[in-house]
Amino acid sequence: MSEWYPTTEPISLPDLARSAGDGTRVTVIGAGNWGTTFAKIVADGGHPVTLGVRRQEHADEINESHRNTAYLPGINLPESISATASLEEAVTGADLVFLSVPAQSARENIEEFKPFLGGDASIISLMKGVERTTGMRMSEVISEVAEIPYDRVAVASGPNIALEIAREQPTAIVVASSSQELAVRVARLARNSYLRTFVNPDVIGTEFGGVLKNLIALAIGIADGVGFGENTKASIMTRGLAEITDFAVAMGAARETMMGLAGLGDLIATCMSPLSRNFTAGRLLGQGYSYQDVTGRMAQTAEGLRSVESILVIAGEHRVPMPIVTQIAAVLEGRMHPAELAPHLATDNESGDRE
Ligand SMILES: NC(=O)C1=CN([C@@H]2O[C@H](COP(=O)(O)OP(=O)(O)OC[C@H]3O[C@@H](n4cnc5c(N)ncnc54)[C@H](O)[C@@H]3O)[C@@H](O)[C@H]2O)C=CC1
Ligand SMILES: O=C(CO)COP(=O)(O)O
Repeated sequence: MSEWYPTTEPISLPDLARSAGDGTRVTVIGAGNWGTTFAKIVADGGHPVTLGVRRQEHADEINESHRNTAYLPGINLPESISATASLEEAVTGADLVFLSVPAQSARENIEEFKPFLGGDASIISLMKGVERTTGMRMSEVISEVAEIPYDRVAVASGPNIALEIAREQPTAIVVASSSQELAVRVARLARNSYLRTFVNPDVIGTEFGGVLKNLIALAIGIADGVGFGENTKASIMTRGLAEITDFAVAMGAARETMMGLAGLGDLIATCMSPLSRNFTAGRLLGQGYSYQDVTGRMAQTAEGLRSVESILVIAGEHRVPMPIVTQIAAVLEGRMHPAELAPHLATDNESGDRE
């Protein structure tokens, strides 16, 4: 068993070779890109998974062909994933419920499955957005709506581009909870030969890392769409990391978390991957498409688009300057030409041009 360090650098669990193997009943709600991949992660680690989907034909495809062609083309799913279009069937009797729907629909989803949630069940957020209407983190929404104590909530985040993981390319993930017991329990389940799992007590940092890197990936996509090269993107990533770290720390995160897998690690993956939906949305903006065009063209969830406004409101309340995110908002609202985003990097630092 690993120790539970009160500090922040994600902690490796080298002895995770011991399987959870305790009959824990696992459900994943949301059979999109990430929910389906996460179900595969757990199933490949040796645990059967129930996958809650929205449409019956989708459940039929997963159960009969072991495929989810709409979200994971070319991927064969383990037979130990069983899909159901009934939330009651998915959630009744589950010990751990992983939630992987768009952040803006988390509240309504939880309300729908809450009646079936067992008295000891825990819920783990796989989502990387904040609720637009309240600015709440997903772990807060879960605890409030499901009416379960915060120590029965966990979050998982890190450099986790779903399709790469579905192809079994190795990566790492961080599980955070205010309960060490829950974090370790989840970490034991969410691991296999291609996924190394770490635990971290810093829920705020782990969660905000995932939300905030999406915004910087939007900016990198915009720069790419405009045609700027690697120097520009490196400048945005580096200044972006400083900016989102300041924000997260002001919100109570540990700085080290933002330098770990859930911060820097995920920032790199999302900014560099053409598979990233946030990068892709940004690139379309950089190519001159409007916000409405971009949302219309995106078949999958790009959380960053819906988080910009809330993050800026929270930043304003905490007096954290966010020049890059402010400029993304201006591009989204059509107030700034995408090509203007990068030059402003060097001029919006109120303390002069000191890094
Ligand atoms: N795809 C990825 O590589 C990763 C995604 N995430 C996060 O996971 C969450 C889910 O993302 P994805 O699975 O990628 O999204 P997606 O767009 O691929 O799938 C969303 C899923 O949620 C379902 N859903 C349930 N209620 C819905 C509603 N009311 N409106 C729309 N869809 C609804 C959809 O049917 C679909 O199965 C997001 O917060 C994302 O940031 C986190 C890590 C990796
Ligand atoms: O969170 C992710 C990788 O860790 C996925 O990023 P996108 O939502 O931009 O595809």
